[in-house]
Amino acid sequence: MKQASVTMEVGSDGVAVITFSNPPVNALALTVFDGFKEKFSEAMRRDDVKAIVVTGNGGRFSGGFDINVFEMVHKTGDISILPDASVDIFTNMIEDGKKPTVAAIEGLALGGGLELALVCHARIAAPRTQLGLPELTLGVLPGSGGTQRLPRLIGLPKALEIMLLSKPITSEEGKKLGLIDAVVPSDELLKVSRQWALDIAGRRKPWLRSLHRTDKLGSLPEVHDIINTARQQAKQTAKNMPQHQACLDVIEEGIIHGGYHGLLKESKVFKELVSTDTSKGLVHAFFAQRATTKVANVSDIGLKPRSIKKVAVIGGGLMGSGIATALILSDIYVILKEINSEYLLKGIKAIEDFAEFSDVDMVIEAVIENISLKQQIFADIEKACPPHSYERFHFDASFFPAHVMPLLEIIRTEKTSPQVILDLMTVGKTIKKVPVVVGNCTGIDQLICNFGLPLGPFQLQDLAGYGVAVATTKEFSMSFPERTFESPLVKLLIKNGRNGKSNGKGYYIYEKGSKPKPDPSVLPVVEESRRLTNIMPGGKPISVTDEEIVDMVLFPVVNEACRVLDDGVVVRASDLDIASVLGMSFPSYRKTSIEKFVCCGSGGIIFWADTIGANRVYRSLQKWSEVYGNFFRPSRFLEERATRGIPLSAPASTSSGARPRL
Ligand SMILES: C[C@H](O)CC(=O)SCCNC(=O)CCNC(=O)[C@H](O)C(C)(C)COP(=O)(O)OP(=O)(O)OC[C@H]1O[C@@H](n2cnc3c(N)ncnc32)[C@H](O)[C@@H]1OP(=O)(O)O
Repeated sequence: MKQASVTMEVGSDGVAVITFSNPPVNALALTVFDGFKEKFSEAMRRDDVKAIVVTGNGGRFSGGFDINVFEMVHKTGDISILPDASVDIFTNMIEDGKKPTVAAIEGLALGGGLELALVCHARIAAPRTQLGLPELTLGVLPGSGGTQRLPRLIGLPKALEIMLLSKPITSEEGKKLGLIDAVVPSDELLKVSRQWALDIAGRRKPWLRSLHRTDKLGSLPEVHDIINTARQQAKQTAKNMPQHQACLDVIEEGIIHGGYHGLLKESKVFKELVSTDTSKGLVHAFFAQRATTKVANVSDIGLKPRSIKKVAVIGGGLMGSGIATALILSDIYVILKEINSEYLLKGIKAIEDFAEFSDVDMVIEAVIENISLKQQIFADIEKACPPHSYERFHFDASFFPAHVMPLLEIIRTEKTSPQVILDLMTVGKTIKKVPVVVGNCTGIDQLICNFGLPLGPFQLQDLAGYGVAVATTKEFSMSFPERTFESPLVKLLIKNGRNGKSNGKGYYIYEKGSKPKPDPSVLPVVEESRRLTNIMPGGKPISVTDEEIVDMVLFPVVNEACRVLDDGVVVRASDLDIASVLGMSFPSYRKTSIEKFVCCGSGGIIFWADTIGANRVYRSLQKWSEVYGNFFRPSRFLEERATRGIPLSAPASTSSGARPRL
């Protein structure tokens, strides 16, 4: 379990080193602020402390204010949970404090992390440290004095670039700009910072308060010009994003009326922005993007990614060269094999000369969609490459150009090992993509097909057309409002020009002559639907096993079947079994992992439910209904049968509570 803490160690030199720790990026959580305030007050009080150094644990200064708190504000609507760090802690306590403070920065200082460094009286950084104010990407603005202090330290044009484009700089660049006082090797960071702090205390180095500086701001007419130009640009590049214009207003206010005034306006506007729909959407996207790396049975089983240093890309067309570019830009050694176009056209089997492939860690195939050619290439690379190296990324044409587009689809088949998925996710992240692991036929569909149904729910919906889904949802929500879950997904799909198989675009892409392929460009629509329904616990997609997915799809069917029995719509449970086999194509036999294609007694929906036990179905539904709502609420019939240990298929007379049949 990750634990946030703040520690203080006072050396015999009279320097108190305050270290905050909140792995993995030392986010400034509420408890960190509390701990920091406490240690800082102690350092100020103690006579044996002459100066202070603040630093982050584990080689990373800080990734900024804890974004989970924004999420909490979005859920509760209570902005009072935001700490008033900007004035109370940062300005009054540190910047205006009676003892000098130096920031010892390593790895990264982003958002509130950099803002904390800006209030210190000097900043010492390790090489290649990332410095930035990316708050606008979360729909807010640099809210702990960043809008005021950064322009004062490095001048307005560069500060605007860093804030409006959310573009970090390195410590080396920061040194040239005057943001960083010295760049020193990591192992000297604390030593130099301590000495620097003592030098300020002894007046051997200047004691500078960033907020009081004006030397880099330029004249007022210059400021107006720069801000107005930036406003025009933001109107075009960040349409519908209130935070860009708000950020410019706050910066301007501080330059015209003074830094402290700017700070107060910054705090006020920050609170307004954090409550906007823009911020809600962007914060959700931040966590949703990170959730893509949490893959059940891959990221949670203690595997470590293998090192990928050398990659072979087969196919030097637009896609292949884009992939190669993405890899090279991330310092991965690439061998690019280009096949002769004449050979390609003739479908000739292989790329010649695989000699250099003998020590590659990964091979990426990016040739044209020609199955026999691909098969031949795979046969050849198996001979030429080390066994650990055959992997396949999917750079879909819709992600073109590959070195620019952020999404990377990793297709997981039944045979792909968790280690391979993890390696691919890691390389994906290294080349600055958002890797999304998908099943070979969208996960749920594949699992339901494996269970024995002919189509999964998504492909079935594509095939039936979305009109059916809209009409049945309407009908159900009118008749059974208490248990119908109205997902906005289908309507969103239609709004996005998807009608399923009828127009070739649904959850899958349908092209003449080829099998339906899962369409990754549907993911943003799914994401939007998730955002609107807002039912994910903690706002994050849940992680479930394959078995649970099947249960979550089929147990509600059992539940509905129980209602049908309870209402006397059908007389015998076996009638429902036959109806499910003939009408739903529910498998009459089941393929099990132990014995292939053995009749293990599915026999129909109720028969199957009895073989796995009414109690298990009941308990699962009960658990899910508590977390996800009434859609899963077990029916009266199921509850009674499960708790009394009576099979669902037993005649009505066995169950004393069942309603009398008409
Ligand atoms: C008042 C202030 O002005 C307001 C603010 O400071 S707002 C915050 C501003 N800071 C940011 O926007 C930085 C956001 N973070 C990032 O860009 C990246 O996480 C990073 C560059 C710091 C690190 O990247 P990387 O090493 O690839 O790790 P990444 O996978 O993104 O994050 C690791 C974990 O830290 C979490 N994390 C990162 N930054 C966080 C933050 N500021 N708050 C809370 N959690 C954070 C991620 O959610 C992720 O959690 P998980 O492991 O449970 O999924």
